[in-house]
Amino acid sequence: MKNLNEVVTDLKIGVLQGDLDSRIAGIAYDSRNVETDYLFVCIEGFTDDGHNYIEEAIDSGATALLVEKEVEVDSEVTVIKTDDTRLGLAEVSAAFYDYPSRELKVVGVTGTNGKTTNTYLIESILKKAGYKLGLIGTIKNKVSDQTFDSQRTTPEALDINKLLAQMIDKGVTHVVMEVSSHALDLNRVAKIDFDVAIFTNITQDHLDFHDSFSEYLAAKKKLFSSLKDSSEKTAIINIDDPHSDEFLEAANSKVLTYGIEKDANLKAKDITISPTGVEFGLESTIGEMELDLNITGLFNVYNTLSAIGAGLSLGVDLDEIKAGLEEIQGIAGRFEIIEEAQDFGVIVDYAHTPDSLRNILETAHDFVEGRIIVVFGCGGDRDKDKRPIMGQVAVELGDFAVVTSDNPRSEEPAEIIADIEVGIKEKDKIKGEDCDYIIIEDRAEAINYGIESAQPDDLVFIVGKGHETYQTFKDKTIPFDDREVARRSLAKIRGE
Ligand SMILES: CC(=O)N[C@H]1[C@@H](OP(=O)(O)OP(=O)(O)OC[C@H]2O[C@@H](n3ccc(=O)[nH]c3=O)[C@H](O)[C@@H]2O)O[C@H](CO)[C@@H](O)[C@@H]1O[C@H](C)C(=O)N[C@@H](C)C(=O)N[C@H](CCC(=O)O)C(=O)O
Ligand SMILES: Nc1ncnc2c1ncn2[C@@H]1O[C@H](COP(=O)(O)OP(=O)(O)OP(=O)(O)O)[C@@H](O)[C@H]1O
Ligand SMILES: N[C@H](CCC[C@H](N)C(=O)O)C(=O)O
Ligand SMILES: [Mg+2]
Repeated sequence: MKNLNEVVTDLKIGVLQGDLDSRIAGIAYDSRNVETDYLFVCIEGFTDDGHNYIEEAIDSGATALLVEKEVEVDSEVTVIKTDDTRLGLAEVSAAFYDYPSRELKVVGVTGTNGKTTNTYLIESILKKAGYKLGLIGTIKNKVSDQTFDSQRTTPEALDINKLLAQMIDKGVTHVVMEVSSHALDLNRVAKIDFDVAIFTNITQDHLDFHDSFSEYLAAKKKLFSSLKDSSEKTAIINIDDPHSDEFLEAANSKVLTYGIEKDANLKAKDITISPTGVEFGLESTIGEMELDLNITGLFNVYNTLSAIGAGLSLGVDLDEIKAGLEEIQGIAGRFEIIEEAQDFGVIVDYAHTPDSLRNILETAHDFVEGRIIVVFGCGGDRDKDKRPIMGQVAVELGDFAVVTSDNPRSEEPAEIIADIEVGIKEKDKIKGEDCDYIIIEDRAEAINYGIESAQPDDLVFIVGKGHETYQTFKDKTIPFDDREVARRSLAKIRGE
């Protein structure tokens, strides 16, 4: 329980009716979660408007409302108005839970690709150093040893603060979290006090949500300009990214740069990549070390460098960082090798942007002797511009593409596939010959086809869904796991 006036201290508000001297038992931004004596925060969303659910909220026990529009309600309910209730939600949530991020060391990771991977690498480093950890991200949310399903990459402000408060109760001291551009734009992390901010890279994605690439970039930069107390906080920036200058400029703190090509505070050299891992040497002002990791690809060298930067910023020494990183056996659905004693390779990966698709296919080229068969699709209700580009990349760097569905959501799968095909046809024109591909809308059948057509030494690359365990259509969500489907196909060709 808290007094209303304690949770609105940081907010620019007007009290439309009632007073702030009443107790609230909790906060909800969804009327379906309101309980007795709750503050209901009304958000005007993209598809719906929380202001339309005030009656339901009051029936469920709301005694106070935070609104951004004029509303008419029962006089016993306190009504507070602010300009932006998304920002309001961030402020009241942080205050209600006693600003938990201030009590914790918080690492935020942003960038188009590599956020989840970074959080798992950093988790391993910090665990090795003996800290109790919390993790917030795409695959799972973790409070020390407890894990919770994750609905999104970065939860709403209320849910973040609730998780952080639970972490403090469980003795957690360090938190690693993914920070999506949606979260930055929608103020989900507005009141989170980050100690370390990592920039992985920025390439095309989410142009369905952000109006332009420069708006997408501006959202990502917010994480760096929000770092306060500059001497205590560190921004860790990929110097090889074409947009690194903008992040350096935005950073309001100490900076550690990392890279492979340009001069950097943390630089990788002598890189050797194999299908199951990567070895490289670290050169830095802090010291040098050799690393032998069980994750592969040049992109994972970048992820490792930024994770090393986070470890160093939090006072972990190089030996512990090395031990933490070398313990990692892989990350679910990221370059996950499916090994059932077949004489060709099968890998499941989460590449769902043109850049990540290009990276993993280039990595595969380093060690695949046969053909690369790419099974992929693009998500519905997401950036449409990336579809033809992913189509082009798949046939440019793959030898054969099986174009299929990847969470069509409210869209028609065939229409998404047609958008991908535009890029493939474009590639035909550039190459002056027809690229090799087939369309199989049903993803399980597509995976079967890819596996059945593989010859010895080929690689079947099943990409886009990684760790996901579902496939979402207009009218239903069905259980679906690329790794299980691939294993079933392999059993089938063994005659089981
Ligand atoms: C674009 C986006 O992020 N949308 C999120 C946003 O939706 P919205 O603001 O449009 O909400 P809305 O559905 O219009 O509803 C408005 C308000 O009415 C409330 N409501 C609604 C119905 C009702 O009965 N009662 C009620 O109170 C809702 O709770 C909400 O507060 O707020 C909703 C409530 O929290 C989220 O569920 C929804 O996420 C949708 C499902 C989503 O798909 N988000 C994705 C795009 C996303 O956030 N992705 C990023 C990046 C992914 C990555 O690349 O890593 C992420 O961080 O996961
Ligand atoms: N640093 C990187 N640069 C480019 N591609 C990467 C990088 N790290 C990982 N990838 C590729 O991107 C895919 C997604 O990686 P990861 O899950 O770590 O990214 P993410 O940023 O968390 O994605 P999401 O936005 O969906 O949460 C991987 O499966 C791999 O193909
Ligand atoms: N976090 C990303 C994941 C995309 C994964 C892909 N499988 C899809 O469903 O589009 C998003 O929500 O855009
Ligand atoms: Mg992620």
